[in-house]
Amino acid sequence: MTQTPFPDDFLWGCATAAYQIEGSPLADGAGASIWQRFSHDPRLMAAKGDTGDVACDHYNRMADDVALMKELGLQAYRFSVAWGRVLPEGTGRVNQAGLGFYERLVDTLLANDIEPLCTLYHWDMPVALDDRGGWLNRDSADWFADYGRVLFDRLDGRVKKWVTLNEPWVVTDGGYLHGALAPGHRNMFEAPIASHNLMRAHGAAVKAYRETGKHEIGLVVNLEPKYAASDSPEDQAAQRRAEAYMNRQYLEPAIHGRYPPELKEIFGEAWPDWPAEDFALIQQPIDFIGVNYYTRNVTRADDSWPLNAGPVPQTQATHTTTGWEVFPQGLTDVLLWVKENYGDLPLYITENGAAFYDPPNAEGGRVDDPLRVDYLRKHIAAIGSAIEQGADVRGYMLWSFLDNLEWSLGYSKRFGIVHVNFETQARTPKNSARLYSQVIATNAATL
Ligand SMILES: N#[N+]C[C@@H]1[C@@H](O)[C@H](O)[C@@H](O)[C@@H]2O[C@H]12
Repeated sequence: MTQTPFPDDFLWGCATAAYQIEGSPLADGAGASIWQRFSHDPRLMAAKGDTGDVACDHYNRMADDVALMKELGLQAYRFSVAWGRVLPEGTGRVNQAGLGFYERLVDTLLANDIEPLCTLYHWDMPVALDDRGGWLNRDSADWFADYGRVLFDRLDGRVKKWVTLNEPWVVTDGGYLHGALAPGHRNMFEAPIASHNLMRAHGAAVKAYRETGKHEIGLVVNLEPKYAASDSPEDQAAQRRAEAYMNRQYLEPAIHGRYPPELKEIFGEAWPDWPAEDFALIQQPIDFIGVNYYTRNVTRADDSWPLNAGPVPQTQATHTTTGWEVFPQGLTDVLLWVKENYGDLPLYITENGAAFYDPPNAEGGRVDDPLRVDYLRKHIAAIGSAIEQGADVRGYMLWSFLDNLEWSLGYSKRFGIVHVNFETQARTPKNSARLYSQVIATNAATL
């Protein structure tokens, strides 16, 4: 076994999201979200009947869950706020009971020496705003900034690391282009508009934070490194399109105030001429980039829509139950890619983890998950390698603390290091949780 020590102040934690774990989505005056609407619509929800009505019942079990985080030795916890709990209509009236839940969560974390990292938007826009056009309405930037101000005013100082958006690519590719995620649109003309307004909202929220905020705020993007299948001009061009569409579409405007040229090639007449002043708003300086990494893509030219670029199946590799290749080197590569293309901003791995088959019930209080243990060992070592090569990685938020609602895939895809029996709500740390506790205690990767 070799040990790779991490920097002394490296932050080890776990990540979750409101709609995936909380349950009680309409409790105490909360307003419904687009995921409440989507998950209850059997025409849209792939895992029919799997809704967020109960999930992990975290809304009622928060104190016990934080105590378990403490027992596992977590130093940080990345959570998201359900916008509709705080602003039931999305704007205007503040629901103090909803805001109070998050204040209690933050105070309970701090009382257990766990640093809160707060994500403003993890996909659950209030239906009241979706009914006004949602991310297709340019007013969404102001709605989002006003929502941010409510949280900044109440929690900044106790929360010192803020995230505006979680994975804007998934929000638009899933929610507006392919329709697999809420709000379930399939419209090539809508996707770029939603993307652009999400980034305007990101900029507006960062600008609002700078009015009073005294700590850090950043953006979380999912990055999937694209490796050209061959040196052929067709595959090289396909790799560039795929990289531009997923990996550059949000970092380019946020950091460089522009879009990659391939996006106009991909969307054609569906790609608007954006107002120049929008980029000044989007390009607000941020304090860190959050990277969500799960897998890579070996990319070749094909006739798939809309990229004409698709994956070459890596049949020889280990895959997760979500069909993703296990490829730890991709995490090292993508962290160095961010450094090369977007400079020396501090980086956090804000999500990394895997769904493998776990039994629905923990037998005798034990869940052995060797594939997840191996996945975590190798990916944590991959971060160490990136740090040794100069990437300024400051922390790792493992996805996820609990088995939870994997969006349209439902509860069958289990990402947690803590097993949840969804019939009894019993929590059982898996062997991967015990491994993670050792990593945190030693502050080192062991392979
Ligand atoms: N799928 N998958 C797991 C995980 C999802 O559960 C998170 O909510 C997203 O931020 C991101 O997609 C990653």
